[in-house]
Amino acid sequence: MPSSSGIEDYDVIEQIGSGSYGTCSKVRRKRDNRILVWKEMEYGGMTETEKQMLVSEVNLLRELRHEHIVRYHDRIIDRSRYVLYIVMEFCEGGDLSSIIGKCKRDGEFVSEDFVWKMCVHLSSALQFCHNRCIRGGRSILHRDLKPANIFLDSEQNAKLGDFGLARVLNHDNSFARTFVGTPYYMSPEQMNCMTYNEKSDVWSLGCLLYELCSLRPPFTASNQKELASKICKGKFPRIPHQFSDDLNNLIAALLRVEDYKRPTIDQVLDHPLLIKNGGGYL
Ligand SMILES: CN(C)CCCNS(=O)(=O)c1cccc(Nc2nc(OCC3CCCCC3)c3[nH]cnc3n2)c1
Repeated sequence: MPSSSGIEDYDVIEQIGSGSYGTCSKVRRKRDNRILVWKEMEYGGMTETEKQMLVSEVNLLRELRHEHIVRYHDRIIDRSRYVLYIVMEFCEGGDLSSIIGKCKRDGEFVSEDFVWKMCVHLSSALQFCHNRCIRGGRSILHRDLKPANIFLDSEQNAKLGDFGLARVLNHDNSFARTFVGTPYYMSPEQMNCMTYNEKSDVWSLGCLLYELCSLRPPFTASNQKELASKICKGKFPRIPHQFSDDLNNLIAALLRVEDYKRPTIDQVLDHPLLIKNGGGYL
């Protein structure tokens, strides 16, 4: 039985940032000098039920082995400080939110080819999760697809990150706790208090690809009531004209208000526009 790791097995290099779960640091594993990250989560204030949820979410992370999902490596429990460390793959390219912010600052757009690449990679990751039920597991919904949860490796391959952490942290699932910040990517069915389903992840993918092109979400508002109204109407400006009609039309298909009119993630990956423009990344 391999001995479990401890924080003494790692050197902390620097803190990278913080998310809804706590802080994220770049670390070096002493036994092989491998560069990884760990995310610290304080569990001292959690109920037994919430701790059980955390355990099951972390066990789920161990099973998510896919080239476009951030790889889980280890977990360390510091019982003296009630802190859980989740050790994961380090993504040298940073997160998409930072890339979008840089484009806005520099007055630039990402390339169309990069958007198609992101579309193929993220659709592949979602397909792996949505179709887990076929492989004898249970279907997993990301529930928190957004630029800050998408990371890039050194070759600009997309890695879907922070699975489940959002759900664990929003353990009471109340609207107020569910979304820290403005729910720009919330789907019409969620706005209507209906069940979050696979098509809700497809909607979020559409919002993310739209924002990657336009450097702003498809639906913006000065308050949540106005935002809900715009999302449920489903009207949004075309992506900037340097992007093709093919890309605009695919994103529009993902952003259909009625979830049954949106493609499944399998249909996205089989979509003629994706095969024509992003086939090289399939
Ligand atoms: C080419 N350059 C411009 C890129 C600069 C790139 N700078 S950088 O300093 O290394 C850098 C910057 C940010 C991220 C990463 N890599 C990373 N970050 C994670 O979470 C941190 C994130 C920080 C913001 C809030 C949400 C969580 C991860 N979680 C799993 N794996 C992860 N890998 C690297």
